[in-house]
Amino acid sequence: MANNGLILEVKNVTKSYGKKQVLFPTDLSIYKGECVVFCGGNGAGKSTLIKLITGIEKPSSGTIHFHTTKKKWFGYMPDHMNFPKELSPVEVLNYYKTFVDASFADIDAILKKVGLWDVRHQKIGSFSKGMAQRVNLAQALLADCDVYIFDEPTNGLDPYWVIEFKKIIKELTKEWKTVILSSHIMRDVAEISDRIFILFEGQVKESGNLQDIYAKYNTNTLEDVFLKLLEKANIVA
Ligand SMILES: Nc1ncnc2c1ncn2[C@@H]1O[C@H](COP(=O)(O)OP(=O)(O)OP(=O)(O)O)[C@@H](O)[C@H]1O
Repeated sequence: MANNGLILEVKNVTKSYGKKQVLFPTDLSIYKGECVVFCGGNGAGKSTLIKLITGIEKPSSGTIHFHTTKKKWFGYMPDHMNFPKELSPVEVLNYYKTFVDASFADIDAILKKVGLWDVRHQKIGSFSKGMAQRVNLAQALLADCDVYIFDEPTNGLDPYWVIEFKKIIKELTKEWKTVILSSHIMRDVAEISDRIFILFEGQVKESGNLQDIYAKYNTNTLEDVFLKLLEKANIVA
């Protein structure tokens, strides 16, 4: 396989807003078919890193390169999305369809997958937070891409939909798609990840396979790893 399956390279990337540096030099190599999770507390830099990867924000230095031949490089689910309240899920997806190679059958399949089939003609303004979040998920899944990027995807989802979301991730990686996601709710995503990057104050403080990280910190929860990293940084006693 070309590039040994390398699909995304982040090289020496930094980000500052004015004088405030929010991301310190970061290198990542992400491969085909893996699920990579960016974890960390509030303000750690997860969304910043995702915005840089998606091109929404420009890095202050460094380079980001996708190795994909697909027309659309990635599907993206932002951390929140304000869809026009008057539109229905079908109308939203028909709009997105104009930008990607998707069919009406694809739209139907995705609406069923995210559990919005029965309400596909209802106005999004009448939806709960979790239902609106599933419209957001649906638009990200619409394009056929090599990479899917989800920023805090489980926000607002109830336990049933967190489980369903994990199934969707598994299906994607089984199809050799790469999934990159961020979460501060570590338990949600730990078990589906192939590799985890733990960010702290704009730096990747730990990374690797979950079991290796657990072994290193002599624990079996990511929350515990996170607390130990905080202790190391003298944030808590
Ligand atoms: N547009 C901006 N201007 C100035 N500072 C910003 C901007 N966007 C983010 N920041 C700062 O960058 C830091 C990292 O923010 P980021 O949103 O990436 O964190 P996060 O890990 O996603 O946090 P959360 O879990 O709370 O969403 C924070 O200190 C934040 O205040």
